[in-house]
Amino acid sequence: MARPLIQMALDSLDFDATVALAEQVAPHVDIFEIGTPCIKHNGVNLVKALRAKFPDKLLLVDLKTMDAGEYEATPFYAAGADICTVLGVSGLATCKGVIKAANAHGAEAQIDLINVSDKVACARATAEAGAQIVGIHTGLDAQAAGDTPFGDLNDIARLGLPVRISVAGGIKQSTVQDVVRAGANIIVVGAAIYGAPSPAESAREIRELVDAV
Ligand SMILES: O=C([C@H](O)CO)[C@H](O)[C@H](O)COP(=O)(O)O
Repeated sequence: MARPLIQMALDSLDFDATVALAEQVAPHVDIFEIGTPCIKHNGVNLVKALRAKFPDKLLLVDLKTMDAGEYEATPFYAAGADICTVLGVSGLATCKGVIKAANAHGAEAQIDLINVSDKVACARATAEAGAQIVGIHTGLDAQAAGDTPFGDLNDIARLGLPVRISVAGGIKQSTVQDVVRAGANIIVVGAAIYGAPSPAESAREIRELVDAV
C-alpha cells in the first residue's frame, strides 16, 4: 500500500491565522483541509491564497455539498482545490455532479459518509459513479457525544472498493497507528494538531507515528 497521507484540518475562522497555522505544520503534512466553517467564512479567496503559497501541497476544500453539486464545486476546483467533499446523504445525483466537476479539472471528489445510515451501500454506489475518495467521518458534534470512526472504517475497508479511504474524527497520537493498520489511506487530524501547545511538534509526532507503521 502507498504511504498514507496526513491531512491537517484547518478549522479556524480567521483567514490570517489559518495561513499562519498552515505555515507552521507544512513540513509534516501532505494535505491542507480548509474545514467547513473556515471555507464558509472565508470563501474561495482562501483557496487561492493557500494554492499560491503552497503549490506543492494537496488542497482539500471541505464543502460538504448538499445540493447543486457541479455548480457549487466548480469554482473551488477552478481556484485550485485538488479535492472537494460532497455529502453522501445528498444523494447520488449531487455526488455525481461533484465527480463531474472534479473530472473536468483533473481533480478528485470525496464522498463524506457523515450521518449516512447505510454507509456500505453509499460507498459502493458512489465508487461505482467514479468517486476517487470515500470519507469515514465522525463529526465534532458526534465526537462530543462519544462516537468514533473506527467501527465504520473496518466495515468500509473490508469492501476492497477501488477508492482511497479517508478517516476523520478525533484522531490523535494514541489512535493514529490503529487507523493506518485498519486500512486508511488518508488520515485527517484537526484538534490534536491545532489544539496542541505546539501544532508543529504535534504534526511532527503524527508524521513519525504514521511512518513507523
Ligand atoms: O471535518 C471536520 C468537522 O466536520 C468540522 O469541519 C473536521 O475538520 C474533522 O473532523 C477533523 O477534525 P478533528 O476531528 O478535530 O480531528
